[in-house]
Amino acid sequence: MAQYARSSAVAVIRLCNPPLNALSLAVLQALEDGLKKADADPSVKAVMICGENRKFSAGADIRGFSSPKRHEGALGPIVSLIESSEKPVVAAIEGVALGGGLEVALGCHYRIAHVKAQMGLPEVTIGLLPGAEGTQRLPRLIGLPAALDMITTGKHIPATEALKLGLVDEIVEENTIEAAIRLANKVIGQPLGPRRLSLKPIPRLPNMEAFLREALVKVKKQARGCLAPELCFQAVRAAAERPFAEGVRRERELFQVLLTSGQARALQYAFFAERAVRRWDTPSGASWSSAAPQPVRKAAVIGLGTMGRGIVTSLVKANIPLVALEQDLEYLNKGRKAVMLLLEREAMKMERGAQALDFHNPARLQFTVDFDLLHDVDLVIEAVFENMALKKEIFHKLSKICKPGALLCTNTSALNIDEIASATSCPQQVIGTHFFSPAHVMRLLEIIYGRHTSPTAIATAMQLAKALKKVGVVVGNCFGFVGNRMMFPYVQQAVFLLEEGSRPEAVDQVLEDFGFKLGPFRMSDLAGLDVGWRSRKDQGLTGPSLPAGTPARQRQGQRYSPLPDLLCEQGRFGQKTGKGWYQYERAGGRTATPDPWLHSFLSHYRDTHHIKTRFIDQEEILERCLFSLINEGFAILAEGIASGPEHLDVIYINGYGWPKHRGGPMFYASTVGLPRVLAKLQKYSEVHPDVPGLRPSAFLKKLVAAGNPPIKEWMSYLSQQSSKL
Ligand SMILES: CC(C)(COP(=O)(O)OP(=O)(O)OC[C@H]1O[C@@H](n2cnc3c(N)ncnc32)[C@H](O)[C@@H]1OP(=O)(O)O)[C@@H](O)C(=O)NCCC(=O)NCCSC(=O)C[C@@H](O)CCCCCCCCCCCCC(=O)O
Repeated sequence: MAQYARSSAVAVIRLCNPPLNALSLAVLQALEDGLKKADADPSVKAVMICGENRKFSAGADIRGFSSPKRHEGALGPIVSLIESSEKPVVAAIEGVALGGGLEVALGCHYRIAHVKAQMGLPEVTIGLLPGAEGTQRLPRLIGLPAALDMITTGKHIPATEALKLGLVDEIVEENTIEAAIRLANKVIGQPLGPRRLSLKPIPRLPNMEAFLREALVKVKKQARGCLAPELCFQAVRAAAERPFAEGVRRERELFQVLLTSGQARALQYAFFAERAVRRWDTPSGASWSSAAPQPVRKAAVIGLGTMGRGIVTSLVKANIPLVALEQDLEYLNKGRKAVMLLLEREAMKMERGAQALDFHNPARLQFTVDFDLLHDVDLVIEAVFENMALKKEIFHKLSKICKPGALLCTNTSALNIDEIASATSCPQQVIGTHFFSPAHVMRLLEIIYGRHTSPTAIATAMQLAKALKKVGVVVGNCFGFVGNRMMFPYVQQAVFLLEEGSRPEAVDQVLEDFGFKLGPFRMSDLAGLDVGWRSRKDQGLTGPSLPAGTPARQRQGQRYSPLPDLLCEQGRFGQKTGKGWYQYERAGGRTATPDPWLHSFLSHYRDTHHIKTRFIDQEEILERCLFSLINEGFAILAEGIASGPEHLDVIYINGYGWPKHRGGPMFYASTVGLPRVLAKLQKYSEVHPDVPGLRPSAFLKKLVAAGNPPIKEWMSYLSQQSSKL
């Protein structure tokens, strides 16, 4: 848990808890024992603390926070013990020093870091604050603005930046441990008072009050209902306003508040869920543990529309040589210009700029209209618009041109992967890769395997997600896959609520107050209403193929709202046309304002269809939208389309703006309590018997009948036979 050794006069304490030396109670005990041993040994003149496997420490063991053991106060006193040592203590930071790991280093009198090390206090991202005196020591070391930024955002900073900020004393490119031992020997006998951060004053700012006031406004705005950033702020403010010991007391109080909060539980669940989905498996027995990915040395993207451009940008950023293909020169030139603009912008954000991206080099990024240039690529991502016939034609071509074994990916948000694969002679190499817009920004990559997709293809797509710094989630093939399939009933309820008397801004407000980045109507306006319209026309739900005499508000005996179709018929496609569910300052504008035209259109519509309007309260808006989405999630789990609730939650957090501090829709359902979710769905379903999305799923009922088991046990209630795959 921590090894104690000697290098002549220097005692070496090595934190030891693979893979990342998380600080468990056992590690802390061993650290404390090591410090006391070094203190008691007169031949020891200095101490060096480092971590096993070239990692300092990723902080407190997060799994421990859900145990009933008392851990508050377990680390802070040890950090104080380090600082008060009469022998100089040097931290040798390799790999990561995060959270409690960095707090240990802040207790040391000197910090030396490897040039590739990363440091940070990311507690805020798991719903906590640095609870081992880090909120009090960091501002004393690097000043209030930089400390507040690091603590309220949780960002990791590279060693080079840490050096500039004064967070470390030195960075080295070679052996950090040897350099730290050299430093420890050098500083033996030097006064330690000036190196004890708890004794240092906070560097004053010309207008501290104004700075704190403005900083709080910014923190609150970015937090969007998440508690931790504001409490982090309060702890840092205590450092600015109170003596060290009082600041520490305040930090402990605030840490306790967060530790016992539902938000911390949700964020920690989300942390582990994101890691759990990397260990993918399928109902047929393929899994991450037995499938190996193929190398992707060269890739291609077909289609340079909005999605294709983002995908190209992502691949270039991941340093993957690439061919970008369009159907003709006009589209190619338009696409090339847009891609170059995106890449220029991305390069500006990067430390080493365009040089690092190298996108002007045709050997790394080649634009073409010639399919034959795809003969030697390892992977193709087709990103043309959602049209089955077109996609099949392209895949047919690809299976002839591409080399044997090349992975053929389709970027589709709903189309059947098996049907696309049927156009090829290699269905085992065909896989869905559903990117989210903007594709170079959004973290989610939904990876959809078809009936014949090979485990190697899935492993390669997952490896690609990692290379693109995205979260890959493997799911089965069904209409809308996981994300959009759950979204359909949610959006449907939102529209039904308008029919019944609500307004877009009222519905959006409720869901944005819940924590969504955008409510359903603002989101539809951003995505473009024409996308869904085209899909509904293809499905025969509206447009010329709709049989004459079909009732306006019914399809196949189920309730249907033609409202979105009517808006599209008016040319109201959302932001791109300047009008949708809202009005905008111009076509392409971003500022949504409630539209009186739409309000009177809704009144007229209700009159035409003799719909009695009523006041709909916030609770009903929230429950009907969210519980119908969650209900679909239970159906997806029961069908074996996803292997666990974490998959659904990771998809919603990373692709649909679900507030992370609520843990994802399925985790949220577990916190509301499944009996309540079921009772509400039953109630709404009785009122709206023609809406299948409100009819409780059999799996939900089963879990309630089983006594509302914890989320980690849900999947054990599904029998193997219930999977359709
Ligand atoms: C560090 C990373 C950026 C690395 O990312 P990478 O992608 O390379 O690797 P993975 O993320 O896949 O990680 C590999 C593996 O390790 C697990 N893991 C990582 N960090 C932790 C951790 N801190 N605790 C537990 N497990 C961790 C990860 O889950 C993977 O395993 P899996 O099986 O799931 O695949 C990245 O990992 C990262 O960002 N890590 C989290 C960093 C972080 O948030 N640190 C802050 C932690 S909170 C903290 O430090 C609070 C402190 O301020 C003070 C608290 C005071 C109280 C102290 C009490 C301590 C004792 C509590 C424990 C009691 C339990 C007991 O002993 O009984």
